[in-house]
Amino acid sequence: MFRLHALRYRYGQTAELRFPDWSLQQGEQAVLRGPSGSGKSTLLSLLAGLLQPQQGDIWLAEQALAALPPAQRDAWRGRHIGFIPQRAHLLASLNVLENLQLAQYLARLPQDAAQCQRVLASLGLIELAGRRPQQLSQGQAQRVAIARALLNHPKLLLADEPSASLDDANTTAVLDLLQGAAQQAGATLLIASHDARVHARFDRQFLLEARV
Ligand SMILES: Nc1ncnc2c1ncn2[C@@H]1O[C@H](COP(=O)(O)OP(=O)(O)OP(=O)(O)O)[C@@H](O)[C@H]1O
Repeated sequence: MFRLHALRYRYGQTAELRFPDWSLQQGEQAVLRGPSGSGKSTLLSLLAGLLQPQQGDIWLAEQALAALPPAQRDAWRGRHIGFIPQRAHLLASLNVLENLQLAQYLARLPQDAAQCQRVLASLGLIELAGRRPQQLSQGQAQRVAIARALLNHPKLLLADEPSASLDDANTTAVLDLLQGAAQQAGATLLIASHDARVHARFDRQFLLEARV
């Protein structure tokens, strides 16, 4: 599903981040590990096409990401990638359903309230549809972010520290949801995490070294 080759990234004048060559097949699930500052979030942003590497290549579904002009890269991301950021970033003035519709609009997908409701229902979240973000617990907001990431039937699901600041019960529930939804959709799943509770659930582990 994706392949990394000789990938490097540098923010401004800071030391270079070097990523090992690595690949995941369609439908595989893996965790991205490494100490703080080793580049986990950076690698997710590179995979999502939000950052452009100075060196090396990323192939996503046999498409070389760097070969796409920016507008096509954005469209590709909207069509094929589901990104679950560490914080849900839901718009406070909109309810959950409207937040999902906004995500459809931003991804240039047809705005389809029924489809948003179907995704919420499939994840057991339909009772949250009318709630505002401030009426959600952190675990619920994280589940809504997962629903939002599934709207475009992504080939690749990327999640950044989905268990950060969740208790054990919520961590289990969020990971069950994420892994179950990815499996059902046949999507590839990569989770960046330094949480041992998350590591324990994955056979495939991608390790980044501390930056020197
Ligand atoms: N916008 C930025 N400008 C400059 N340096 C940055 C920027 N974003 C990240 N970095 C640096 O790049 C390195 C990798 O950061 P990144 O957030 O990818 O690591 P991480 O493994 O996800 O860390 P954590 O586990 O703490 O979230 C760090 O040294 C960080 O300080």
